[in-house]
Amino acid sequence: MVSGMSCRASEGFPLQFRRLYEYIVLACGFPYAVEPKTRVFVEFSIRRCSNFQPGLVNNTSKPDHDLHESQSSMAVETQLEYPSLGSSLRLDSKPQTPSIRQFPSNASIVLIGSRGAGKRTLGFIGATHLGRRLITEDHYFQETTGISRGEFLRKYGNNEFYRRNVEILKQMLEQHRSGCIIECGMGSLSNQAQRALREYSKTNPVIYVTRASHRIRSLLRLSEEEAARLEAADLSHRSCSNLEYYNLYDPSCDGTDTPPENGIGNVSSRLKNVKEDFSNFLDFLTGQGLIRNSLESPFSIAALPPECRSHTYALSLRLSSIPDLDLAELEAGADAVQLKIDIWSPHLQGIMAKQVANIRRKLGVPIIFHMEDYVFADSPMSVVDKEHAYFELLECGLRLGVEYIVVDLRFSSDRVAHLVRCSGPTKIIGHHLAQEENSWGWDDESWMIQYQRAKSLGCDMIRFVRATSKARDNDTAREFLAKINAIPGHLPVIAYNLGEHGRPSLISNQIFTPVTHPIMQATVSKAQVRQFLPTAAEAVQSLYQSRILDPLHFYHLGASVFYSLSPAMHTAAYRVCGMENDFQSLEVTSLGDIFRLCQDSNFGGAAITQPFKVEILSHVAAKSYHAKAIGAINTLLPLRMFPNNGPLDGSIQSLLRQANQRSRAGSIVAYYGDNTDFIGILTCLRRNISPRNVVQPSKTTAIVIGAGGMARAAVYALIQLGCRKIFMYNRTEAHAQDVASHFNSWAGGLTSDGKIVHVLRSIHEDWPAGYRLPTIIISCVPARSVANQAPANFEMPMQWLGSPTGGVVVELAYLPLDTPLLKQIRRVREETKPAWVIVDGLEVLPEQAIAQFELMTGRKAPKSRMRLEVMQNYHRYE
Ligand SMILES: O=C1C[C@@](O)(C(=O)O)C[C@@H](O)[C@@H]1O
Repeated sequence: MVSGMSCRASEGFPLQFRRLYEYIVLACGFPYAVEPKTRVFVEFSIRRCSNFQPGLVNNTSKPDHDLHESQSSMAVETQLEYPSLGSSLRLDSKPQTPSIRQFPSNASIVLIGSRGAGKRTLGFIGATHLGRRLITEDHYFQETTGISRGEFLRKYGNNEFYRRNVEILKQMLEQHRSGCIIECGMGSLSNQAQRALREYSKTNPVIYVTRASHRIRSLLRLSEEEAARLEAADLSHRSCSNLEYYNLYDPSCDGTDTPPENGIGNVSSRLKNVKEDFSNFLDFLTGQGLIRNSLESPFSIAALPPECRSHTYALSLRLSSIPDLDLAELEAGADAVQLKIDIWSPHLQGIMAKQVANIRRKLGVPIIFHMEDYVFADSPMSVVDKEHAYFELLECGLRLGVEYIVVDLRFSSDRVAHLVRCSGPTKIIGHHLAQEENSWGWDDESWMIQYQRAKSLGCDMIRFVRATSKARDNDTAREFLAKINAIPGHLPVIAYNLGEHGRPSLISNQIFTPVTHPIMQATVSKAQVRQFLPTAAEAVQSLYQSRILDPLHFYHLGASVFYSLSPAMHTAAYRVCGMENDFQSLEVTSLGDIFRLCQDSNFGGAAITQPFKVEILSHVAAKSYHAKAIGAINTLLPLRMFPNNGPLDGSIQSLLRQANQRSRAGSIVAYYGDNTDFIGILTCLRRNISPRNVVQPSKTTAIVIGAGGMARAAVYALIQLGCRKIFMYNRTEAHAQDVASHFNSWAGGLTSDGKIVHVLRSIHEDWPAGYRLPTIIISCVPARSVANQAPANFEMPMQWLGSPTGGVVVELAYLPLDTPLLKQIRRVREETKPAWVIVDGLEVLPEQAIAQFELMTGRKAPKSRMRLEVMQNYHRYE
């Protein structure tokens, strides 16, 4: 059975992978080699996935620190007001000229904003993430004039400085239209410069970077008056930008933050959260994330937008309730957050920017931006002015780069169509609400007319909501949904009834069902939470009760699995998400054992561990791009034969269809393999590599200890990171040679000598001449005896540890946690004080499990819960 499928699936793959390889190599993973010939591919856009039938990816293009503060100080700072407004509603800065926000994916990205906002740090993070050149205005000025700005000003005076500054800014923008991140300095404050930036924003993203004013003030040591002046001047940046990014305080850099203007070398070595936040923002902006994921790993939840997945939930969150909540506690089960703007303040733009950043940081899910119209209810403004104010605030949402914006279809068609035209990568959800109980039922033609109207206006999705007190309206709502879903090429539709009686329709609705959270029910005042909403876990439980989902069995399989923390992490995550699955570790001695266990029709997936990670690869019918490149899998998933599900031929489409059915039992016809070990390693490397040791392909060297499945994943993570000089040491040299030749034939083309992995024969030899000492060390050998093999007890030769800038050491073993290598690094750190950052096995383990849970279930993992589970259970083994 397996081999039959294997043959068909593998026939389908090579071409996909060849194209994919080119795409990845040239456009994404290996960013230093972007070639013009990749343009067409890279610009391919799947944002309008409107008529998605699972399996059909539509590629039509379009017609800081504050988080850490106590909740009380946040409440003061957000200055929320309810709309008791006597006068007209005015925001604290002028409305911007709406931007169309359609950019070529390689268009240079400009960062503007006040001094101290963090532009240079973000520029640096962005350039590293996207593999682009970082151009800073100061440096460019000096390169062009031969002297610094300060010197220029002293030598030539104000007027000449001003003239030259604008001239140089224009030249800098013009000469770098693509492939760069451009950081603008103070030059962007002059009128002429802002005119030039406004013009540039028609073709390129111009991001206005903001930060809490008290942070800027203390960072730059400004007086109150100076700070107020700087802030007022800074607001003018809104008018010449088309996007806005709030640089939230990152507690991971506490005590080490220095003004970024002092240069990259002084920037905190950590900034873990900022790196993640800004990289995600850029992925959304450039559209890289979705394309890459659907091609590379079709079972990853990032491979399909939530509206194309089955049963997704949107946590309903009011802006006014955020100060009373610890957002991190709301993690669990929701695929998106619906942020309802329910309050007014002249500073609303800033408040929204901060809270959007806050949600992204704490919950990491897409945001659906919804403006409540009652915000304007008490205002004496005319109807026309209210409409204007409403769309102005939606424009603010677009500027913040939220993933979805809800627009009320009561407003004029011109306005809605204009919003659609300006929406760039943001998707527009047309919203039709029937608030009156006595309004027409779901079978009335008016709903269909609204549907057609939203479609013709270019909305990406449509949402119908109806107040009801009649239980039978749930059946008609379901019928209405079925009617639309039967239209070929239909838009994704959300439809449910409001109120106590509407709950069944919330359960049967498929996309972005609004949900609440137990914490919100307990914390926030009754008026702030819609009591009739289920929690995401309750909604999922109902799917099990109504047999829409099936309880499945998951395993952790390997030769020595007694110690594993995987069952604790996965089981806790099932409970939090309302799933009825189970997960257990089982010791197996052969691949035969594995496939015997995994043929049960209720088998959901397995974490595969040593010694089977490499061996099992040739026994799966389909594998992710990563698993193939690594040559090992750690995640095994079933492929089932479902009726009406199209051919199971190994194509990306058929795998996406399978992914959308993964919580259903059914007879298994073959298996799919993926690898999340490299994700765990890559995530931890990205977090912990200091800017001083940032990967430079021509210079950085890394060493991987071991030559098993985990060592392969480590090499792959390093290649993804841009590392081109990877050394490998293993007790049995021949195994290391195998791994090296695998990667040299796969990716050797990325180096001039065709070699990306070099084998070190002995730890008694000096570090190879002509190569820098390693700044990345990854140990992938067991710290205890496995299958009668003695523990590796590996320590680095002291001469190999001589990197003057230190580096990062990743230890994958976690039993025992304090391995000989980590003990050695601690000793070295104490004695000679180079900046070695230690990442232990307990930091990597949950990261690979989080990705694995998402592959296995198709639901967003409760990350902090899984990380906590590791910490709480680890002591069992100490
Ligand atoms: O190697 C590992 C560690 C692991 O086996 C564990 O729980 O220990 C789980 C696997 O998914 C992973 O690839």
